[in-house]
Amino acid sequence: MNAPTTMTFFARFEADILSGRKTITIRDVSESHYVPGSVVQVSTLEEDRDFCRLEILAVEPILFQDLSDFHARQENMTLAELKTVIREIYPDDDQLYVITYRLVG
Ligand SMILES: CC(=O)Nc1cc[nH]c(=O)n1
Repeated sequence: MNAPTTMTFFARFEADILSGRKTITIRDVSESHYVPGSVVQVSTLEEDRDFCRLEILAVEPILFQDLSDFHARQENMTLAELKTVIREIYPDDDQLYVITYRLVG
């Protein structure tokens, strides 16, 4: 499988990503095939508007039940907020993936 070269985020996350307050994203298996060291073009899901590029630093499996305050802080949320958001996006998935990234020029 080729490494994905794009990633989408809901527009409401854009400011947190650009400011460095949000440094991870938690995805299901269908969006887990990012490759550390690769750079992806990032756009909004709603309008397909490019807004930054990210270098993928790590992709690590995580179970929903193991999400912690550490992950919540990296998402700029409380743990309760994070669990609610993840359950809204992925209602049936317990196996998830933490994708760590950094902003690149
Ligand atoms: C578009 C989309 O699925 N966005 C997501 C999903 C999970 N976490 C996140 O930061 N963004």
